[in-house]
Amino acid sequence: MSNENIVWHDHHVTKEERAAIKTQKPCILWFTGLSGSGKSTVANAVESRLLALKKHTYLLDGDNIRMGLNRGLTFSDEDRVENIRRIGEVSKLFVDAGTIVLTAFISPFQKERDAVRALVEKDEFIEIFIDTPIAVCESRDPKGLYEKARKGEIPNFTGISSPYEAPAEAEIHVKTEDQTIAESAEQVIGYLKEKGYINAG
Ligand SMILES: Nc1ncnc2c1ncn2[C@@H]1O[C@H](COP(=O)(O)OS(=O)(=O)O)[C@@H](OP(=O)(O)O)[C@H]1O
Ligand SMILES: Nc1ncnc2c1ncn2[C@@H]1O[C@H](COP(=O)(O)OP(=O)(O)O)[C@@H](O)[C@H]1O
Repeated sequence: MSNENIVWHDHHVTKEERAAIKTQKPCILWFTGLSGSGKSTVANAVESRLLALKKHTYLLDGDNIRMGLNRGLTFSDEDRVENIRRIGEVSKLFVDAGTIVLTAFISPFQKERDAVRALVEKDEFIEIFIDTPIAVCESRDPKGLYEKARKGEIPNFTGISSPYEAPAEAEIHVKTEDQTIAESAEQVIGYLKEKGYINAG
């Protein structure tokens, strides 16, 4: 389909003005890691901390988005790429709205994570590697998916029959096997304060 008759409209109210009344610097907190690594758990804990600090947030979470916006996408490499592309575009809109967006998707490919990074301004994308060894994820198995995948009941399961590319240079590296959920959340909040996304007070 041609885009030749579509014209970009500039808005009167800017991202900076929207962010300013929220007293925060908008960004994407991009959590990546294996299933069961703790992306969702830590992202929820961070969002609760931010809410307590009166910050404006929105959490986009894997399973929920696949039930709505991305319903019908499978776990083939091609569909995972499209999944992340759409989430990147939605995240960009939230950043434009002045929001601190938290995303919790496996997002197994570095190329797609880099593509989302390239969608927004420098410093608006914060990659958070939830680095939990697969053995620990498998022992947690909160949804019983590893058990099913080992039995061959789930094709293309990340870490077993589908690849996961660990981030080479994530801004934040969280090791959930060595720290509590609260400590991991504090690690992220500390980063946001130190870099001026939220006020340190
Ligand atoms: N084949 C396969 N591989 C990995 N994960 C699977 C699969 N099938 C279903 N699930 C469930 O889907 C959740 C991952 O969805 P995502 O959208 O985050 O995946 S991806 O970023 O497109 O790779 C994932 O959620 P999390 O456990 O929260 O990561 C699983 O619950
Ligand atoms: N230190 C920890 N950090 C994060 N999650 C932990 C930790 N210890 C145990 N867990 C448990 O591990 C599971 C992680 O699941 P979840 O957050 O859904 O992972 P993901 O979103 O990456 O699939 C949860 O049941 C959580 O309670």
